[in-house]
Amino acid sequence: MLASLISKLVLSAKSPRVPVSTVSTMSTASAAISAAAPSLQPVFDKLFPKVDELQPQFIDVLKHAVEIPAVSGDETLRPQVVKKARYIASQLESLGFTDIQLKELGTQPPPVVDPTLQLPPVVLARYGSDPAKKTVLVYGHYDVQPASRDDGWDTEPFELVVDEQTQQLRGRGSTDDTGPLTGWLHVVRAHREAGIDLPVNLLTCFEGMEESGSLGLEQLIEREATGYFAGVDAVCISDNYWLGTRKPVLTYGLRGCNYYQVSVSGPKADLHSGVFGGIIAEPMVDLVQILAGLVDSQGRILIKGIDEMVAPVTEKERAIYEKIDFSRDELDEAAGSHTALYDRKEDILMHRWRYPSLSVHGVEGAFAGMGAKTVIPARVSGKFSIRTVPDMDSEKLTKLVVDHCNAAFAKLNSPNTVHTELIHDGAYWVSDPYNAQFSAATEATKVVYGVEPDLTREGGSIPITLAFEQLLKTSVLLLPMGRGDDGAHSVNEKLDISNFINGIKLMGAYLHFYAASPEN
Ligand SMILES: NCC(=O)N[C@@H](Cc1c[nH]cn1)C(=O)O
Ligand SMILES: [Zn+2]
Ligand SMILES: [Zn+2]
Repeated sequence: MLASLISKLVLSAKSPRVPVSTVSTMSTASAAISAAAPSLQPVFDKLFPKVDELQPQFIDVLKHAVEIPAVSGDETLRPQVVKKARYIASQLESLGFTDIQLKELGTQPPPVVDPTLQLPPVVLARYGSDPAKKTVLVYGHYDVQPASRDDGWDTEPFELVVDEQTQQLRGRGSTDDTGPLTGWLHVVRAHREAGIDLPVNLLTCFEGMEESGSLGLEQLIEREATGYFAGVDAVCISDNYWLGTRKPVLTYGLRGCNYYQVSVSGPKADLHSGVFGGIIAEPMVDLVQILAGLVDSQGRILIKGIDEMVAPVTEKERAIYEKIDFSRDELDEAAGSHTALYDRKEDILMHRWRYPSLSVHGVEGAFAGMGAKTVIPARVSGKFSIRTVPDMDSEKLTKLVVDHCNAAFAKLNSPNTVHTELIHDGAYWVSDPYNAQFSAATEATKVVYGVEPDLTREGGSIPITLAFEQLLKTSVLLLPMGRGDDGAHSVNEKLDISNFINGIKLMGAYLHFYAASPEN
């Protein structure tokens, strides 16, 4: 019932950017996958204890990876991003992966301080090339969001802390996405050490720019679709989270993300506010007024024309939200506050998954330190992003945003200048959650966690997802490892040890069930 409901929803999506996958409801394929469970049990009886046994080694690899501050958004840290790529490549090599390549993507496009800055490499590797087996491409990203003690971390963000009391691994990238990325390596190691044949050929595509819009990756996929990626049957991404803290989920949708900066420029250099205050137009004063006109305190986007692009909610779609296991309390718990804009589960989920949102992230060039610096900043750039959903069109959206900022600035009658630009955009994605991959992952979840997973969409973005689906003509499965309260992008980011270890088992079991499927 739910299967056909979602299938119909997927089929009725009008967006030209959302692919209409081949929709299969409860099929012979999923029946065959369920039927494979008893014959796979002896494999899991060997594999899972090996994963448990290797826990200290798995944590050690994660520790070394987290120690490298691979912040893609900080140009000065680019050498560290490259160092982490090399670390991962060395791990792949020691596990017996072959054809390991660090694919260069050229220079980073503007806006960028150093126009010669090289994009970080994409780590490609393969494990097995048996034509009788299916080939699964696993994608992950080794770059991370910025983090510093000053933001409020209890411990050093780039030191992995194994918290014995909470049984959690704390550190930047633990859940997003270094933990899950290394999980794939651990799956291979556990198979090798347990003497189990990996049931599929595995390809890795690990990038270092995901947190900065996956620049350059789409072109690489296009180039390699008939090269390195030829013969890929399925793509699996572990780079999102359970909805809450208790129930595993499989994810069939993502919002997109259009990231903008609006810059206001005035004097040639920063000025003394005692000398120039009151007699010169201040860029920061103009900027805060522009930013204040983007969104209101109830989360309503104030840019005209956006609401009209959003696909309407149908009565059938409403039924989906009722069945999901989630509550406002869980949102409060994850946010660490009682500041939610909505009370009802349905409203919370719809505004996270299927409506756009606008967030104001920060201001480059403004005084942000401690103390009381009396400065008039000469040029300030406000950063904001809009999470996009079906049927929004990225180019049309950018025109609305730029026109809106220009009009808002014009009203200020300021002698300063304004410039609004798109920094990067990543497409939204909605898929069929009843294909062979999802069936395999459902069976794997039942084996590892003993429950049927909820089917969710994600409020965040993984910009390259749609490109994989379209360019490789495959289905994509999102198989999250961490929980909704992991604090990705926030302070004290963590991954529960149980999620790490069960997540590795889940990845392994999914590969076995998928291999047993008569369909791709
Ligand atoms: N785990 C996925 C994730 O965090 N994705 C980022 C992607 C992004 C887009 N623009 C900047 N980063 C997200 O913020 O959703
Ligand atoms: Zn991520
Ligand atoms: Zn992220």
